[in-house]
Amino acid sequence: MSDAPTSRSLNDSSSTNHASPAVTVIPGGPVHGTIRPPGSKSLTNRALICAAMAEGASKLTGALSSEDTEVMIEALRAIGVEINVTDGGQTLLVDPAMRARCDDEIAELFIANSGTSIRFLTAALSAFGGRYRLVGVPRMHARPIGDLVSAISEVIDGTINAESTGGCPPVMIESHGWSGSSMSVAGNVSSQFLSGLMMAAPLSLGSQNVAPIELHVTGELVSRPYIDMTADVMESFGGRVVLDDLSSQGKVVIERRPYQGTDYSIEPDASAASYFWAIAAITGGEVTVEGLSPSAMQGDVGFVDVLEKMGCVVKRRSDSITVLGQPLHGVDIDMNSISDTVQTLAVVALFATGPTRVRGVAHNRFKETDRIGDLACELRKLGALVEEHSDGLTITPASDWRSHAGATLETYHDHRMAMSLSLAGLKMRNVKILDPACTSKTYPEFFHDLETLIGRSHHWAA
Ligand SMILES: O=C(O)C1=C[C@@H](OP(=O)(O)O)[C@@H](O)[C@H](O)C1
Ligand SMILES: C=C(OP(=O)(O)O)C(=O)O
Repeated sequence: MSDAPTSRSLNDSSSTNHASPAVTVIPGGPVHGTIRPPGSKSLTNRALICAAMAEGASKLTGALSSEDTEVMIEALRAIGVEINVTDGGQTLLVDPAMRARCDDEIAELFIANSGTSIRFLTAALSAFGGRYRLVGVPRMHARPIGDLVSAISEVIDGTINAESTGGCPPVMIESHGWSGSSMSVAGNVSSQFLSGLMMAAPLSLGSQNVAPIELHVTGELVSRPYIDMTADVMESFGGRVVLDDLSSQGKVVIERRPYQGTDYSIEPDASAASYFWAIAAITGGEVTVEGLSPSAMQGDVGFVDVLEKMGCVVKRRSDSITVLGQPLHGVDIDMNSISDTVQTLAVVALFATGPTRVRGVAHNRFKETDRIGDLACELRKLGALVEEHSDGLTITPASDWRSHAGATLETYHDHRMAMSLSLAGLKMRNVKILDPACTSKTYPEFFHDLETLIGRSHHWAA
């Protein structure tokens, strides 16, 4: 792989990107390799909630160690849950024996910009009871949570309030648990609201009412695979969930029964895997991701189906998926169910013949950044013609990308901007990524693993 792409630096060769203001990936030839990404953020944070609220201890293996899981762990420790972190953060021993409501002092919980953490904890703590204020970084205070607060307001014995304009965090909770057993929740902004309420339902045991909790979904439900994931994790911890026709404003019925501690194994992160499958597509190489298969719990494994539609060859096995890059053509694709891979696809689209239309992802505007408008801005710096739509974007690659001078790209504190846009450097020269450390949200070692996969010693650009 003497002509393999790599990233370059003028200063240290540390294996972390915390010190570097920028990274440049240098173009090269086809990339061939195998990789196992770190544990799934979504599964880790679900398992932490269920384990923390269970009867009995749990052992979580294959867990993710990143900012999003660290803020979840610290919040659960604040209510007395003992969480012993070993094996570099991949093994979590959770003992809820000393768990206790924060009834006296208001517990201030810092959530950074972790959507799963703040949505799941808002629901769980409102059902569990106590006094909590959940705060984040400025962007978190502009990410919507009002629909979740409204749903909880229908059942809470106490008060809950989203303090920022437009129903955004900080969230203030003063609760004696849930007294009601039925609520409506909107599904069109984020599936995390429904997921959070589902996982919280068994915690409302304190109320006299032991009837099952009914969650009525209003509007279109986005990111549906995450709801199936939530039900699956809940049942692994002894929960009982019925999903009733969610395709048309259905409902979810959850039995009020305590979670039971258990040993729980977490699969690698499929959203992270998308970057490595994309490397094969972009460079015409062959990349295998281990630990994931078409039967994985994460919907984002479906990203390989999109690459297949663009012309790639995909080999699906019981414990790995391989992508072989082939000449690419643009596609028209609804990515509502795999919205975290839109940025990955957008970069692959830069090297396809013909335009790519991404639809069904209006909700991507509310994530770590506006993942339609800001993404379009950075793609245009790479010469692409990009049309923005209310629900997505159309990307027409530059015909002369091979002679493009390159660009310095903003990442907006969005880990997925940094990880996806860096892949453009595999084919285009002088693509510099600012603030690479922002990958620490879900993948602190991304650029180290990228270097390892593309085969050169590790360097960083000044
Ligand atoms: O439930 C989850 O674990 C997630 C749901 C998705 O959010 P939306 O439902 O807002 O699309 C996704 O973007 C996020 O990374 C993780
Ligand atoms: C949107 C994301 O995460 P969250 O909503 O949990 O902040 C993400 O990881 O792309």
